[in-house]
Amino acid sequence: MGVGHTLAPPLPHFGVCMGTPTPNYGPPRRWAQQRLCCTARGDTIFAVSSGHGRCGVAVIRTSGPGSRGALRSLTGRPELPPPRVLALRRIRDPATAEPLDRGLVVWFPGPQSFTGEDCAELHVHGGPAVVSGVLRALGRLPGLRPAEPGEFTRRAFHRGKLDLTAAEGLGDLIHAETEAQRRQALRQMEGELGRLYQRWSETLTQALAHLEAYIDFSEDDNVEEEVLSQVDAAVRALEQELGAHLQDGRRGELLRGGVRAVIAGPPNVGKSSLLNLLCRRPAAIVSPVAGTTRDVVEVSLNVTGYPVVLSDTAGLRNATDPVEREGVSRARDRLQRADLVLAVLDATAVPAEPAGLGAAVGSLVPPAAPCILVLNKADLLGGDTGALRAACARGPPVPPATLLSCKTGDGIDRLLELLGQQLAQLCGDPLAGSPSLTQSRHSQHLGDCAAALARYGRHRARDLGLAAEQLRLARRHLGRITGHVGAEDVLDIIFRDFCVAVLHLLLQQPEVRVGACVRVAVHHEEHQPQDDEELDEGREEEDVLHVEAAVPLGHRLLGLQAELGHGVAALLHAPPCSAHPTPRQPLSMGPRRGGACSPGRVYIALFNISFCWAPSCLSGCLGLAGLSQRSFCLQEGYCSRLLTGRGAKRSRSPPPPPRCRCWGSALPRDPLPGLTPHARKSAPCGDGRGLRRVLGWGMDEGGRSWGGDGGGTPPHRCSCRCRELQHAGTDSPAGGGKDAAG
Ligand SMILES: Nc1nc2c(ncn2[C@@H]2O[C@H](COP(=O)(O)OP(=O)(O)OP(=O)(O)O)[C@@H](O)[C@H]2O)c(=O)[nH]1
Ligand SMILES: [K+]
Ligand SMILES: [Mg+2]
Repeated sequence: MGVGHTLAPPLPHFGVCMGTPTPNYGPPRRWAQQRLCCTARGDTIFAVSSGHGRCGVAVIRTSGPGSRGALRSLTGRPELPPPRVLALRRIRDPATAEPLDRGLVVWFPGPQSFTGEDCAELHVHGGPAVVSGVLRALGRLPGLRPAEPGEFTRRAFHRGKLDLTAAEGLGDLIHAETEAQRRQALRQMEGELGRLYQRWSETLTQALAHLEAYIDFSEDDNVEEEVLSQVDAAVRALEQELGAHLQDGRRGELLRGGVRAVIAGPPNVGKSSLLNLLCRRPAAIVSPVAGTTRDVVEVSLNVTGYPVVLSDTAGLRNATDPVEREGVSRARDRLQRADLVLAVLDATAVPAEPAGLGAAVGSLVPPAAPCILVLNKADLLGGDTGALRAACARGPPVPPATLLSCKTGDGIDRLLELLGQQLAQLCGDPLAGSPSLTQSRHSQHLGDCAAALARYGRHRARDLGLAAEQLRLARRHLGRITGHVGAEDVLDIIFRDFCVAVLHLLLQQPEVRVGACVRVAVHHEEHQPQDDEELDEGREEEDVLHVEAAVPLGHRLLGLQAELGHGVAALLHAPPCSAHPTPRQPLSMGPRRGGACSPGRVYIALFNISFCWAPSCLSGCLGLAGLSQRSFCLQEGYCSRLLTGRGAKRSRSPPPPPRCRCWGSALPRDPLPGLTPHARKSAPCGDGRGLRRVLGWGMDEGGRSWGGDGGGTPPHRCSCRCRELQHAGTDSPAGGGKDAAG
């Protein structure tokens, strides 16, 4: 157990354990902060969406709360066109009333817009003077500013219109140059890749839920042994699927970035001539002097719909000239990194039998590199090509091969055919099978996810707790790909900061009178130990925040606000609560989808909190924060995960209390020592029976609330170091928490 901290000044504490930084996207906190500023800034952005340069029609788009006013100002009319319907309008500069153009305008009220915000589009004539006139007019309107690069998409992401993979797909679609790239990008933009990862994430969530339910409740006989074998089977199946997805030979990445094809061979065989022939322009210098090419010459090509980055390199030989030596070294370097090699040999100087040809290629090309053999200068062979053609058609050890003459162009069709076949093999059909991995960022997180699943297998037999931790890690890595940080990273934040945030939230509620000494222990779950030993130790380590909650606490917590992540920020920016349901009413956060808990929801159980609060506020806030299915127990003296959402338990009876982590001995006997009689009386417990009642509540799978009916005695503080929570006079959770709705 760690040493307790008081809250002032606790900020450095919040800087640790923020999860593994990801190379491309930074640690989760950064996301959290970006999110925060994005939502905090209510400004309206505008930009030309149709690209720059002279064109027939240019589309200028705005997004943000000022879109409505901007459209009114520029059209000079108080009424807006009907939503999502094109309307012809005269567009004028509001400052001078000078007409700028006559064009089409569209009004997209949020949330049914690309960004989810109010958006407007102006389709004006694409001349530079018109476009700059409209942009200037927009820029002069109060609250409007030019968009930063990618800001429309970023807003769409923040508003949940796109996940990260879809946003990446959109970027790829905009930059797609070949058909295959377009197909792949469109698939990704439409969310296929994101859905695949989301499905895996849900599988993991479910497995984790079952496992945790087993850990927490198996003693009560409510969770059967077979749950464990189901979890194992699910994890194994996922591991296999993930492995296959990772073993796709970088197809998606190749297609996205272009296949790196390298032309290599001895000097003067016609490598540069081949490059020029393929790109149909004199990109590289051709000369009869051996050793002409030194630098790598690169061209981008579209070969039968596949993107290729083709490189011409220096002829491979033991050069004496230092410049040529450097050229040869660069050529070898490119060869090592090539996705595909076009090995060029002089047809007049090669053995006309397969073994000799194979050996000649082998001396040039790294083993296992996909390769096409080009026997150039076939025009010099005369009519005698039979033996060579036969050798080319032989197959291994000869790679796919063809005779070619760069001089006459003979054989180019066959070369293109071979090239198309190789590219199709490398990139695959972007429409077939499961969507491909398109970014190294994805492979990296998936690799981490697979590693965590493998560790699950290792821990499973020895310690279920450690095994569950690996599932949690695996899910977190998946969440980072789609940017659903809410699913896990926010939970991490919540694990650390939840209690603090709740306190703050409570302090902001007019009904809340906090005078009690509340101690909050935050149980860290962020360990990512590499080996078993470390893991075992890490598990025991817990960090405790002691929050001496009194009125000044509010101020201290305000100081913390900036340091907290998105989830907490959302809590802090909770909408004011207008109606508090009594604990008997189903909570707004409760399971909605066919009685099952839905992903993206948090299930919270609060027991015996020493102050009162309104569940609807909190649940609404957590919904805002986009938190996922996880239950927490905020208990007097400690905060502990209670049970996970979906399938946590077929709720025949209310879940039992969580395992005690024994913070209790330091707690005061009276949980509400500082509370004024007025506060006790006015606390909104539904039926006014006061704060001492148990406020434990939660939802079972059928959407019924349990606990919190106020009928029982609160569970006593735990004064022992045992694993059980003590209840005064009852053994049911939350102090006699009968199924309140049932
Ligand atoms: N007859 C004939 N000559 C060719 C053909 N292809 C290239 N050549 C000639 O061969 C010579 C060398 O061509 P390059 O394309 O410079 O050869 P390279 O392999 O790039 O040479 P280095 O860059 O020096 O290694 C030039 O004189 C070309 O005109 C061909 O198909 N037939
Ligand atoms: K040459
Ligand atoms: Mg050359």
